[in-house]
Amino acid sequence: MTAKPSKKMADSRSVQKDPNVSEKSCRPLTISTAPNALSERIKELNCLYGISNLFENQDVSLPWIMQRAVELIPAAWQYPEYACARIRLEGQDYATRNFKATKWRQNTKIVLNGQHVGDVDVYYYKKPPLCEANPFLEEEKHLLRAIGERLSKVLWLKRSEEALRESEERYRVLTEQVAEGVALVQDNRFRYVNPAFCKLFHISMAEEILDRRVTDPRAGNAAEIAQSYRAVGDIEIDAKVEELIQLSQPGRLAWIQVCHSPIAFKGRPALLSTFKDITEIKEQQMAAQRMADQLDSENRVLRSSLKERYRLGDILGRSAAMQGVYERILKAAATDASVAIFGESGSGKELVAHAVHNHGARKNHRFVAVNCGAVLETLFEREFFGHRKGAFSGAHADAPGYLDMADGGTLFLDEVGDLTLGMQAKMLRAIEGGGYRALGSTDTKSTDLRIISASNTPLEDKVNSGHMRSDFFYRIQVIRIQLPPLRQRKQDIPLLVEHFLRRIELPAGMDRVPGPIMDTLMEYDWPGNVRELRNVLQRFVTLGHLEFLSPCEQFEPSPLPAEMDLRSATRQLERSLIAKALSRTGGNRTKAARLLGISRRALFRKLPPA
Ligand SMILES: Nc1ncnc2c1ncn2[C@@H]1O[C@H](COP(=O)(O)OP(=O)(O)OP(=O)(O)O)[C@@H](O)[C@H]1O
Repeated sequence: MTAKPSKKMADSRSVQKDPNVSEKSCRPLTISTAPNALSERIKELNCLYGISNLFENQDVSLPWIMQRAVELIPAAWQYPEYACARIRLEGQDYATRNFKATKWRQNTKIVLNGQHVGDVDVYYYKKPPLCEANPFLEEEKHLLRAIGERLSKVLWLKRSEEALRESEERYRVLTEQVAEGVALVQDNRFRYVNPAFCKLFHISMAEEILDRRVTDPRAGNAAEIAQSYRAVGDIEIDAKVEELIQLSQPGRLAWIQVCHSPIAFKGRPALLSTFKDITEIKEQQMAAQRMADQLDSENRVLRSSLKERYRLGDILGRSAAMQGVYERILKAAATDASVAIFGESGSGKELVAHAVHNHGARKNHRFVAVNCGAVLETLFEREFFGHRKGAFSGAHADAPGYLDMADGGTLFLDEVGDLTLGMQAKMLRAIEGGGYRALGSTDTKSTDLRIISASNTPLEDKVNSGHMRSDFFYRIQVIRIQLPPLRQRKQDIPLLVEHFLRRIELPAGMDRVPGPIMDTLMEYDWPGNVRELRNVLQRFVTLGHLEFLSPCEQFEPSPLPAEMDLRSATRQLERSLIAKALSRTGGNRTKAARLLGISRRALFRKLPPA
C-alpha cells in the first residue's frame, strides 16, 4: 500500500475523485493540521498487524477475535477521535463502544467460500473537521479492504479448525465407543490404539503402547500382539489382509477376526487394523458343524442298518459277524473316542482302523500307522516327538514325530501291547495335556489326535501281568471292536475269493476258482485269516494248485546256492527259520518268537512290511 498523505500534506495524487462523492467533499489540505505520513502509515500497519496477530492465538473464539479486531480499527483512521467501527457477521454485531451509524460510512465485505457473510463498517460518528460529504481517504478504502480480507481469512481458518476438530472428535468418539479394537501403525510403531484394543491385549492405558514397535515385548500381552501382526510381515502390504487368530481372554479362548488395511496417514503409508471378537459366531458355527457331523454319522449308521452290507470301505464280508463289526465301526466313527481293535493276525484290524478314520470327522487329516513292536525304547522320543536339527549326530534337519504328523488326524498304534511301561507313560503325558518336546527343542508342543490301537491279544491280560499301565489301558480302550477270525465266518470266503481274484491277473482260460478248489478253501481252518487267503490265492494263480504254506509266504525257504557269501546265507537261513516258525504257529508272531527264542520286538524287526 502506498504511503497515505497526512491530513496536512494531502495531495492531489492521494485524493482521487470518487464518482460517488460530490465535488463539495472536503479534503484535509492544510500542512499545519496533518501529522506526518510515516505516523499515519504506522497506524495502518499497527491495525493490520494487530488483527493478524489475533488469529495467531488458536485457543480463542471467533467472537473474541471479532470484538478485538473491531476495537483496533478506529485508531488507523485519519480522525480516530471521530471514528467508530462495527463488524456484522452472520447476524452477530461486534462494535466499538462509541459506535453510532451516520452518513459518513465506509464499508467492506467479509466473504467465506465466495459467499457474502458479513460486513465491516467504519463511521465518523460526527462530522470530522474540514469535511463536507466523503471524509474518507482512498488509502483508508484500501486499508478497510485489507481488513475485510484478513477477517475473511480468520473466519475461514476458524471454520476449518472447527470442522477439523469436529471430525477428529467424531472419529475419536467413534473409535473409542466401538466394540472392535482399532490400531494405527506407521513406521512399524503404534500411533493410535482405542480402548477396545487395549482391553483385548491387556494394556492398562493406550500411552503404554503408543510409539512402541509392534514387536516390543514390554506392553500388554506382547506375544499375542506380535502374533496378530504376523500375517503382515514387515507391515508393508498392498492389499487388505484378513485372518482369524485365537487370543486368551480371562477365562476363555477368544476367536478374533483381524483385518489389516494399508492406508495413507499424514501423507505416508500406514496400517489400519481392526480386531473383532467373533467367538460367539465361531462357537455357534462349530456347534452347528458338530451337529451336522453327528447327524451325518447317525444317518450313516441308520443307512447301514437298513440293509445288509457286503462291504464297508475296503472291508468285505456279509456274515452276521461282519454286520456287527460294521455297526461298531460306524458308531465309533461318530465319536472322537479312542478305539481298540482286537483280532487274530491277518483278520483285518488295520483295515478296520482305516474305516473308523475314514468315516469320522478327522477323515481329511492324516492316518499315521505305527508298528509299536518295532519301536525301540531308546528311540521312542525321537520317533514319536520328532527332533530338531543338530539334536544328535546325523540330525541334519528338523524332523516331525508321529504325534506331529497325526495332529488333527488319527494315530494308529498297531501291536499296542508291545509299548513298554516307560513308553506308555511318555505317550500318556504327551496326549493328556502335558505336551511333549522334540529332541533338541525346549518348546512344549501339544497335539490333537485320535488314538486307534490294535492288538492280537486282550489288553486286560497285559494290565493283569503288570505290562500295561491301567491309566493307559483306559485311555486307549474306550470303544472296543472285536474282529472274528475267518474260520468263524466262512460264508464270507466266496466273496473274498472273488474280490482277490479280480485284483490278480488270471491266466488265460481261468475266470473263477473251480468248484473243488473252492470246497477246499471252505474247509481249511485259515490260521492266518484273510491275509493267508489272499496269499494262497496268489500262489494258486501262479502255481495252478493250492499250497497252504504259511501266512507269511514271503519267508518261503529255498535251497542255498553254493556260491552265496556267509552273510547272505545267514540271512536266508534266518528268513527260512522264521517262515517255518510262523507256519507252525499259524501266523501267531508271539508264539513264533517264543519258538525261535527271540523277543517279539526282534522278530518284528526281521519281518518285512506286510
Ligand atoms: N474283511 C476283509 N476284506 C478284505 N480284505 C481284508 C479283510 N480283512 C483283511 N483283509 C486283507 O488282509 C490283509 C491283512 O489285513 P490287516 O493288515 O488289516 O490285518 P491285521 O489284523 O492288521 O494283521 P496284523 O495283526 O498281522 O497286523 C490285508 O491285505 C487286508 O487288505
